[in-house]
Amino acid sequence: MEVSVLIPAAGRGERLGLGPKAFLKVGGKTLLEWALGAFAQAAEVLVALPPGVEAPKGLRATFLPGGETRQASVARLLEAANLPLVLVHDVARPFVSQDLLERVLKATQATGAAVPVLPVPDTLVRPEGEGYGEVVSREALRLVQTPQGFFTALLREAHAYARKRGLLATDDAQLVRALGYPVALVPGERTAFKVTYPEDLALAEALARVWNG
Ligand SMILES: Nc1ccn([C@@H]2O[C@H](COP(=O)(O)OP(=O)(O)OP(=O)(O)O)[C@@H](O)[C@H]2O)c(=O)n1
Ligand SMILES: C[C@](O)(CO)[C@H](O)COP(=O)(O)O
Repeated sequence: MEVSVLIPAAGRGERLGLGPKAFLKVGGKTLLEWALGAFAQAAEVLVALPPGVEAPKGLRATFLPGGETRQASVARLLEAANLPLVLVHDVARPFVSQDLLERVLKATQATGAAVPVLPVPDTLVRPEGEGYGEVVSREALRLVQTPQGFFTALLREAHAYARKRGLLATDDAQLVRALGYPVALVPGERTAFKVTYPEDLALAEALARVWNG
């Protein structure tokens, strides 16, 4: 796979409360090992770790110090990428199927920018103080996942634009859109959830027992 995989793994894992998530074990493997396993066919893998954290030995990846935000960590990885396509993937999403990866890659090759999304399964409400407020139409909304794919040159331009304008985004697709380029949507997968809260770890443990990608 002629693609640079960029794995931002420099977060503090504050909502989980167990330290940096890259080294958390699920089903006997760290989240970083799960992510690397999903991209085993990639020509290049770059990982951002919290500054000062020693790179693990024996893994097929290049390790760089991350930044203060996810966006800053991705920007550092992007500078080091050597291939014309990049896939940006949260280390906190251990379960990436090969089908999902191929869908994102194919749409990226065709359009320059593609992300996986899911429909919203629950009712969405804007609270009024402590009470139930206006319901927001879930039909019009999607949940955004990773891996997100881009032409490397396009994502570099988007990050440069964001730096110049002082934009701070929670994902990379937002920056490409802010630059004025379209981002294609492909179907995501519920199993590609982000390990964010303590309950997610139990789900990940259960899924790890049956996962074969
Ligand atoms: N300065 C940062 C912040 C986040 N990330 C990465 O961005 C991804 C999504 O972030 P999230 O799930 O929020 O992880 P954390 O930032 O670690 O969690 P929290 O927000 O609860 O502290 C993770 O893979 C995380 O490691 C990063 O590389 N550099
Ligand atoms: C990139 C992302 O996973 C897409 O849903 C998400 O925006 C990361 O957000 P976080 O607050 O850094 O977890």
